[in-house]
Formats: sequence, C-alpha cells, structure tokens
Amino acid sequence: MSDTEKDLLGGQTVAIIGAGSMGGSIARGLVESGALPGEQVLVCDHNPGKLAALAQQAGVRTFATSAEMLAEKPGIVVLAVKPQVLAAVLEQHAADLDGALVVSIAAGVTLATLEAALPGARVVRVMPNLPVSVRSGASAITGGASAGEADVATVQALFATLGSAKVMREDQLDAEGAVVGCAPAYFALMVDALTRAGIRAGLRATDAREMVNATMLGVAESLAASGEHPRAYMERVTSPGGTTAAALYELEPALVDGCYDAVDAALARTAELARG
Ligand SMILES: NC(=O)C1=CN([C@@H]2O[C@H](COP(=O)(O)OP(=O)(O)OC[C@H]3O[C@@H](n4cnc5c(N)ncnc54)[C@H](O)[C@@H]3O)[C@@H](O)[C@H]2O)C=CC1
Ligand SMILES: O=C(O)[C@@H]1CCC=N1
Repeated sequence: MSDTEKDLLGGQTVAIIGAGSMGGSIARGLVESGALPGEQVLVCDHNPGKLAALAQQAGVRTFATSAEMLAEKPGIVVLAVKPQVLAAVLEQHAADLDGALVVSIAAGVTLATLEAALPGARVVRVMPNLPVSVRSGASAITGGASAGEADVATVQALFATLGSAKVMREDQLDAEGAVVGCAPAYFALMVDALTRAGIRAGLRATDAREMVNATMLGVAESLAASGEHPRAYMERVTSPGGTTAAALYELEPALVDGCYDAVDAALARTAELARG
C-alpha cells in the first residue's frame, strides 16, 4: 500500500453490512493488507457463524444487527447485501447514514436510486470481483454527484488494498460488472469444462482437475509477466500444423460467440435489477 493510500485510509472506520462472499472478503482483505487494524473494521450479518469466523480470522468487530453497528457512527459504510434486499436496508438506515461515505457493491442498483434513498450520504458505487478474497481482485469505482473527489480517492485506496481498482463512468462500471465481476464464474466454468473434456479423453479426474487448475494459474502469471497481447501468447503455444491449431479452429468461434452472448445477458440482467 502506498503512503497516499495509507493517509487516505489511516484514521477511518469501515463498517460492512453483510458478511457473505464479498463483505467477508473485503473485511479480511482490509486487515490482512495492513490497511486497517481489526478494531477499525466493523461487520454485521444475520448469520452468527459467518461473524464468528471473521472475528477469529481477522480480529474485526462484529455486530448482530446493522442498527447496533451504525450506532458507532462509522465514517465509511459498505453495503454488501444482495440487490434484492438492499432497498429494505436503505429504507431502514436512511437517517443513520446521514453524513457517511456509503459504498454500494450491489449489481445494477444505480447511483440515482442510492442517492434518492440516502439524501444525506455521499455515495460511491463499486463493482469488485471474487478474487478480492485473495487480494487479487479487480474493482470498478464510480462516484455519485453527492461524493467529492476525495471520497472517490478514499474508496479507490480502500479497494486498491484488494487488487486492481479503477475509477470509471457508471455505464462503464456496469459493463465491467458483466465482464470482470462475473468473470471468476466464466473462468471456473472453463476449468470445469476442460477437466471434463480431459476425463472424456482418458485422464483420471483428480489428475485432470489438478493439472488444469495449475495451468490456469500458470497462464495468468506468465501472461501478466510477459505483458504480451493474448494472441501473441497464443501463437507461442500454436505450432504450424500442430495440435493446438486444430483445437483452436474448433474452440475459438464457440468461445467468442459465447462470451459476447454471456456479457449481453449479464448486461440485460443488470438493467432489470436497475429497474427494481
Ligand atoms: N459474489 C460476487 O462475486 C459479487 C457480488 N457482488 C455484489 O455483492 C453483494 C453481495 O453479494 P455476495 O457477497 O455474493 O452475497 P452473499 O449472499 O454471499 O452475502 C450477503 C450477506 O448479507 C447478509 N445479509 C442479508 N441481509 C442483511 C441485513 N439486513 N443485515 C446484515 N446482513 C445481511 C446475508 O446473511 C449474507 O451473509 C451483492 O449485491 C452482489 O451484487 C458484486 C460483485 C461480485
Ligand atoms: O451475479 C451477481 O449478481 C454478482 C454481481 C457480479 C458478480 N456476481
């Protein structure tokens, strides 16, 4: 973490409503990165098991209800519940969130909706992805009219402790969500499909899964380290007249069409969630 990021986050108390996949990962990441001490990270959830695990792993402070947690008057509040329950949380806490910097990670819930529900708050939307759990995530950030430049910089510093964090327009954040937010599932599907193809071709299931996983990690590391365009990287694997060329001839059209259709479907669902 840079000195500027440390300065922006240093004295802050971050409260997280919802300790699920994302809320829990953000809480752990903030402490594990050294961005904040556990006592400055507050987390609430209906599920006591999730809270106990987080308190034990990261030393964060946990609360059974959001009302008890917000009574501590945290400066930054992260809304990490599902979009379908967010409206109820906003309605319950509109007054409690007066003056707070509120960060929503809910897919599809627009700045306009959030700011209408929280007239006294400064609102920023973030679309992270699941690898924030290992601090190798990617997050898009967009500030509402209620948020100043310093608020957006603070939220960027917060998510930079969990991987890549870029500020962009709200329409771009929705596109980033459909690509990058969902991508961990797309890549996991690729791992599963290749594993199944390997088993069909005669590999033992455990060998196939372990070796495909190792390859996924190796490709991510070597592609990033080389700085190459993915097609240049592909060419280094593809011998003229060889096996990869034969395989890519089959895979490429289906995969490209599938990715375009998948992102279109995710964007259509984002628009539905935005309508409420
Ligand atoms: N899972 C993912 O990969 C991503 C999720 N998101 C967004 O993050 C948000 C959370 O998603 P997940 O973490 O996947 O969901 P999750 O279901 O794993 O976690 C949500 C948590 O909120 C708790 N909760 C529900 N109502 C509550 C309330 N009133 N007070 C306190 N806690 C409450 C639930 O008990 C649950 O533990 C969603 O809005 C989603 O759109 C964004 C990017 C990626
Ligand atoms: O499926 C979802 O709604 C969330 C948002 C981005 C990734 N997962």
